[in-house]
Amino acid sequence: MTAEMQAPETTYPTTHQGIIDFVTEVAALTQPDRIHWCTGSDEEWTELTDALVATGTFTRLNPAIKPNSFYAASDPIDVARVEDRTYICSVNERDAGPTNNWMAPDEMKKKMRGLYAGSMRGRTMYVIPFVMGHVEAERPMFGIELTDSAYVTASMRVMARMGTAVLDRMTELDAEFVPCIHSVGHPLEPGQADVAWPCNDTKYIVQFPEERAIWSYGSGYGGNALLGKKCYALRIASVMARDEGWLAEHMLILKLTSPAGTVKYIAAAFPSACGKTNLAMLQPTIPGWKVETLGDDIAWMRVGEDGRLWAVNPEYGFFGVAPGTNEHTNPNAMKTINKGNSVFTNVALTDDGDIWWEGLENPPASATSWKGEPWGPQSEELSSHPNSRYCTPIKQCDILAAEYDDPRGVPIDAILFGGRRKTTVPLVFEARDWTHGTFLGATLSSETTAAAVGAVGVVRRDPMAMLPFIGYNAGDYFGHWINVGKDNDAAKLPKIFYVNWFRRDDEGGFLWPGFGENSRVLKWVVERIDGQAAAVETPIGHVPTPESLDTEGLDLTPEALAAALAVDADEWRAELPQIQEWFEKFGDDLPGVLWTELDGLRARLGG
Ligand SMILES: Nc1nc2c(ncn2[C@@H]2O[C@H](COP(=O)(O)OP(=O)(O)OP(=O)(O)O)[C@@H](O)[C@H]2O)c(=O)[nH]1
Ligand SMILES: O=C([O-])CC(=O)C(=O)O
Ligand SMILES: [Mn+2]
Repeated sequence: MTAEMQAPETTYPTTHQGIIDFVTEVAALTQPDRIHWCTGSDEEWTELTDALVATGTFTRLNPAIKPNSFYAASDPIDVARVEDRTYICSVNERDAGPTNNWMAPDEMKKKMRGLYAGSMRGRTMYVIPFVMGHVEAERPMFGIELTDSAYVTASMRVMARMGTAVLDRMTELDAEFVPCIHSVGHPLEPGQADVAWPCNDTKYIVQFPEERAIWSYGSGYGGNALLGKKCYALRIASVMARDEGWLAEHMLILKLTSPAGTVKYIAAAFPSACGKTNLAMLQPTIPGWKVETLGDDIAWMRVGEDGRLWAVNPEYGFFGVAPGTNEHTNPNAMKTINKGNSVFTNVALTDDGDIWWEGLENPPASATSWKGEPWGPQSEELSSHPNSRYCTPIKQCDILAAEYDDPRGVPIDAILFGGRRKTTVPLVFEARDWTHGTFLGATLSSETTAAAVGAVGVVRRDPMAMLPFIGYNAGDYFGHWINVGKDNDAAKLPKIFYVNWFRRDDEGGFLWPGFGENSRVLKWVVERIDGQAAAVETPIGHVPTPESLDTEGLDLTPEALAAALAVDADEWRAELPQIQEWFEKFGDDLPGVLWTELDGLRARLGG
């Protein structure tokens, strides 16, 4: 940094020297016109959203339909996470492992300092003090995001606990925090007009695991820019969790109450756009069963003094996939967003100032597509990007479990892994034990979705649905999972299951109706835990007998059910070389017990 690079004037609403130094240093480098310390107040929200409307980033929705809510359309080059631009810059390359991009930290910092130099010119730098999880947690997990995006600042207010109360607590504790730098990489020269969605062709989403720091450049999209979410709560937190013996996972958390009043807590890991939000808010179709939500995307889990695995959702909002969400598939999400206070990105804007997307009821006669073009039901192009999102406060969810506000979280009874597979993987099966469950997680496979830039529908291994989010060597991550089972009383840990809502019939239709009907699978899961439901032992694990699954009132032929539950030895034998190849990637870093599990599977399949 050169001497003439001065930070703009600011008064510091904190005496926390680490925060003051961080803000001063980044402002001197990025040269914003102004610095704004976020309070998180309603007045600030109004000022921010008014300013976003004035610059054309936001369109205010019709207050009679969606109060205090906004529509945004991104640049078409900035619609999803960019996995090929995402780096784990550990000191040693080995520690990033074979599933992450890596560059030496010094080299990356040099490159990014070059990009950040003057990158906030003409803009405001927002200082966002935030906490992932509860500010009253035993050890609150603080962060400071510095961003030149008002859109990111508004979205962070929905997605994380932030503002003055958090900053005051950080000051009081002289707390450690994760420093997060974000710039859209679109400085404005004097007199230069802004664009509705500033971003840059060059993008870097970078985690420094040893330093616990995050540097992001060039994108305004959620997973790349709301740095408390994937970058902190998964990539950096997974490293902390490895060092401290806990788990940071891409999982929803739900509370399931049976007609008899028995409560079970379930966590589930499915890859991006594979059904976490939908399951988290599920409306059971079986009488007397109740689901309440704790989280839809991220779970932090620690073994408690009682030996059970306790989970909290570190987030404060939902950043949900819009297309496919409707009154049938996810009525609770619809109710949540209809209360307003939400941001909708890359959906369609209707002529009466509401939003619409593919799969929503009542298509409008005419609308504006996410690309800003006239759209009607006869249009060939989609109205909304497949990864269009709603961003809405979790507190508005009618079925939010009261335990959400408990910093201790909830004790998890079952973990579900799942992916999107047209073939091979049955509707549900149970792992034999924790190590086998870890094997199922480590070999999880799924067809790629629009949540990341790249081809859609390609089967890839996505271990624990964490492929893009493990902040260190995935071989070590598998070892960490194995150790959680070894170091604790396995009988008290959750039972592990694997699900697939996406198996298809010969005509390409879904074999299983999914959504609310998935409550039938959850019922089987808790009955297995309580030793009540029957299962057949197969080479891959315990699969429900057709009778053990509650299908009362379900419009499903016995043939379709059998096909949904089938374990086809040939299909599974075809998986073996793929799993072998996947494991070989990790060389000596793969825990030997996972090879033992693969050998066992091969032997049980007879080949
Ligand atoms: N067929 C079928 N589709 C489903 C089911 N559950 C969810 N989907 C579809 O899967 C897509 C993504 O679902 P979400 O629940 O938003 O996925 P997610 O895992 O929360 O995604 P991220 O927010 O990206 O992590 C939507 O288009 C849903 O309609 C199901 O049970 N059956
Ligand atoms: O990261 C995002 O922007 C959205 C998300 O939850 C995911 O992709 O899993
Ligand atoms: Mn997600």
